Amino acid sequence: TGRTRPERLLQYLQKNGTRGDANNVVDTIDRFCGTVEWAMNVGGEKGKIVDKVVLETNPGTVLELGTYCGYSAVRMGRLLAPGSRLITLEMNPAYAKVAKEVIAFAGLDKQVEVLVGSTTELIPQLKKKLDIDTFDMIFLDHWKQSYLPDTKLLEECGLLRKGTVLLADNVICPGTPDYLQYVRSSPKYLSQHFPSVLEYTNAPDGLEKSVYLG
Ligand SMILES: O=C(NCCCCc1cc2ccncc2s1)c1cc(-c2ccc(F)cc2)cc(O)c1O
Ligand SMILES: [Mg+2]
Repeated sequence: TGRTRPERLLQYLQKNGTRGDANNVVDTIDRFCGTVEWAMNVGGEKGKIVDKVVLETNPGTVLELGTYCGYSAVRMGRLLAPGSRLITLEMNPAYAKVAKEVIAFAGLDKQVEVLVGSTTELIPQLKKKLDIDTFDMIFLDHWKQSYLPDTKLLEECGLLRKGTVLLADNVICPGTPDYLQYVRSSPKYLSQHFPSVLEYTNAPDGLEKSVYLG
C-alpha cells in the first residue's frame, strides 16, 4: 500500500528483514527488487565489486552521491571499521526519508549520515558542515550527467587527496561517456573498469574505479 516504490521497499524490509542486521538488510532489499519490483540499487552483482573495493580501500571517510533508498550506504557502511564515517547526499526528500529509515533499521545510523540537497549546493559546504578535510573514497551513483562536473567540483573544493578512490556506478548503463573519457585520459587519475550487469537484470553495465593522483 506504500504510495511510492521506496515506501513499498521499506515496508517489505520492515515486514521481512531483521532489524540491526545489515547483511540481512542488503539481502532482503535484493530479494524485493529481484522478486517484487525492480529498483535502481547497485544490486548484488555490482555490489560484490563494491564490497571488494571497500575492503581493499578500508576508507575512514566515504562520500556517496545519490542515496536513493540507502541500499549502497548500508552495503558499504556494513564493511567500514568502527569510527569510520559515510556521508551520503540525496536531493529528493522522500527518498532521503526512506533511506534514513533503512539505514537506522540496519543499525548504521551512527556511521552513516544522510544530507538532503543537490551535490552542486552541498559539495562546497562539506568542509564547513563536517569536520572532514578530504575523503578516502567517493561513490558516484546520482544523475549520470553530473558525474563529470561534480568530480571537477570535488577537485576544486579540495575534497580529494592523493589516493582517493572514486567508484562510479552505471558507467555502461545508463552510461556516463563524458566522465569515462575524462578519468581515463586525465593524468590526474588511474582508472580501471569492472564489467558487470545492471542490477537485477542481465543487461551489460559496469563500475569504474579511478584513483586520484593529485
Ligand atoms: O538514474 C539513476 N540514478 C540516479 C538517480 C538520480 C538521483 C539524484 C540524487 C542526487 C543527489 C544529489 N544531487 C543530485 C542528485 S540526482 C540510475 C538509473 C538506472 C537505470 C538503468 C536502466 C534503466 F532502464 C533505468 C534506470 C540504474 C542505476 O543504477 C541508477 O543509479
Ligand atoms: Mg546506480
